[in-house]
Amino acid sequence: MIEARELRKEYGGFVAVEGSTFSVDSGEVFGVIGPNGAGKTTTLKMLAGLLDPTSGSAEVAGYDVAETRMRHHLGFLPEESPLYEEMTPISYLSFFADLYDVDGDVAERRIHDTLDDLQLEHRHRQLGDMSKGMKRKVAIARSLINDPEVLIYDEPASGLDPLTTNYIIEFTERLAEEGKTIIFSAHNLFHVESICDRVVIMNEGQIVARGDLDQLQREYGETTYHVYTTVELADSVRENGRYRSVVQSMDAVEEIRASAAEAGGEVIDIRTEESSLEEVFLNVAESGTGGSRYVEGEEPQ
Ligand SMILES: Nc1ncnc2c1ncn2[C@@H]1O[C@H](COP(=O)(O)OP(=O)(O)OP(=O)(O)O)[C@@H](O)[C@H]1O
Repeated sequence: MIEARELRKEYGGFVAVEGSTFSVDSGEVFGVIGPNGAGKTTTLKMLAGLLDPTSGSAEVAGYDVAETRMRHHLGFLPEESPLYEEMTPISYLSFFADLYDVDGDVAERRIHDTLDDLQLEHRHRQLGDMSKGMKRKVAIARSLINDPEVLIYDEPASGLDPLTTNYIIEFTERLAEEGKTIIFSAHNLFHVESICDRVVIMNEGQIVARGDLDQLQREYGETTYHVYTTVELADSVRENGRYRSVVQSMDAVEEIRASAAEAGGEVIDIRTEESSLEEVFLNVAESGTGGSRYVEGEEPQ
């Protein structure tokens, strides 16, 4: 449903995105994560046909992103979405429905249904008088006005309070369940973890890791073992009448077993803990890409 092939974007001699190749299947929720400046927004804007790639190509819903017809199949939510402050949600959304040639009755029903789903009150209040969370919901409703198959959301819930953030993430999840294909960028890895089927991790303009969360966990994560013994060992902590040692490998667990036996005790429980996506992300980001982001000969003096 989304295909990115060797996307590259240069600004002057600076390479914002390079070699970006991935595909997103129909009905999938796909996360693009990475630190500030990694190239997430640039990638999403190229997919949305808002930024011409320096090289490479992309398709959305079977159309090259350079084709204007593609836009009828796409809902794009930019990171910052300035709205017309003097309009109300209803007049604003009706305006966009007109732009997309959505039939009057269909548009009216869709606007009301979407605002109901988003639990947006005060539909006749001016947008300028609304909270940030309410404005974000209106921007999301706008992205759905043409009932697109594909949604590209840039940081859909950034800068919002935890309740609204949760609401928007759950809403996004429901859209996927209804069959929309969604690609979104995020900083809040907890939410990515909860709703994404697959992710790419970007750093310094390049994709440095990809896969579903299990794959990333296996490749970049760590397993921590909490080993409980009946006797005190070096570096163990007393907890509810038993002793807990924390180690990172099964070999170390076996060493604890041997030490416990030597001290006349035994291992009574072992609990494992996998790295969160946050930790995986930090491991990947720390490894860096190591290359220059400048085109050869264009490095700043
Ligand atoms: N119009 C532009 N001109 C020059 N450089 C730009 C331009 N737009 C983006 N960049 C640079 O390209 C790099 C990637 O920017 P981009 O906005 O895609 O990153 P991002 O991963 O979305 O970051 P953030 O999480 O901060 O939004 C950054 O170093 C940025 O400064």
